[in-house]
Amino acid sequence: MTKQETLAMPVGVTLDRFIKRQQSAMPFASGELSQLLRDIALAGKIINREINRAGLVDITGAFGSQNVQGEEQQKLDVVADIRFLRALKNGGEVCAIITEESDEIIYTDNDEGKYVVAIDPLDGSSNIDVNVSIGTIFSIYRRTSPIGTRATLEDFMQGGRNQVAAGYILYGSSTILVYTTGQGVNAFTYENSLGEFFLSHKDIVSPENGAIYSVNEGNYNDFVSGARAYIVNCRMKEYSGRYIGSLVGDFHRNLLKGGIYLYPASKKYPKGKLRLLYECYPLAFLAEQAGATSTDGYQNVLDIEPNSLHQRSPFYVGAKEMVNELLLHF
Ligand SMILES: O=P(O)(O)OC[C@H]1O[C@](O)(COP(=O)(O)O)[C@@H](O)[C@@H]1O
Ligand SMILES: [Mg+2]
Ligand SMILES: [Mg+2]
Repeated sequence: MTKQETLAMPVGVTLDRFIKRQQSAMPFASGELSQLLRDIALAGKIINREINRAGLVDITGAFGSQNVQGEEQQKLDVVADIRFLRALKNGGEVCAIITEESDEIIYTDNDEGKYVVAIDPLDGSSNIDVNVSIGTIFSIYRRTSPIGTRATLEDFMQGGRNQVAAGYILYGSSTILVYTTGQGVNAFTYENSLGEFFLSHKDIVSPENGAIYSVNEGNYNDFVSGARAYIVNCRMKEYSGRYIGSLVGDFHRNLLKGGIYLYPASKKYPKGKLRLLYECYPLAFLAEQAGATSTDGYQNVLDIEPNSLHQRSPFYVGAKEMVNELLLHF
């Protein structure tokens, strides 16, 4: 679909209709990816409802177990995980899934599925109980293993540039689904009363430069020197410090307004904190599609070689000129 055709698309078109039109513009599309995106949107609607009423029902607080990262799981982490796994399993297009909340690959018992999905069911877990924006992040690959066989680790080790789609859902003052299939970035706002996502931001282009930096300055002393030097530069230039503590929320603001998000390597996280397959790759793909960029300090995040399911990476993502300025310090 050309930019002109996308721009001609009236704001307010439903997600479903937009997906249909995008599909008809892709000659070889057979509809499975479209259906998979709808399945993710459906699970997002259910999680949106759970989040909105979280304080009224007993789904706040810790779940009482740890995930593979050694992090305390929140009840909503587990609820979101269950809901997305169920939607992806029931959909029929997915043969295997990895999620932040499970150590190993989850097989869907549908070896005919063409796609594998990497997902962060609930991003910004530390903000769940305090009513601050949280999100979901997803990344989709077409499998490389033969259809009809069990998916393999290699299906998930294809690298950031082989994602066929990626996106996030931001549960904030409004709920918004943002995704790309490699033809630009579009955002859909959820209309609660109609139960529908409507196109609200079409063909998002991120500003080349910005004056917002998002980093947990409390860890400043622990950060690698290049990051510390860049943060000093931001202070000198009197950029605005904005840090929600939910990657999706900080990324979304900076995508629209121009800014940079930093989660450097540190003594606590020598390889960075964020997970390559279901946090860094998908947001790096979206950034690239919107004219922004990302790095780990040495290479574009999309070019980092994957080697394990829950691999971590330093992550710097945002306006092109700000990321280039950061790289001067590495
Ligand atoms: O509390 P910190 O160390 O600043 O980390 C906050 C970052 O960690 C995260 O919460 C990690 O994601 P999860 O909540 O999915 O584990 C990001 O959303 C956020 O940007
Ligand atoms: Mg996360
Ligand atoms: Mg998470």
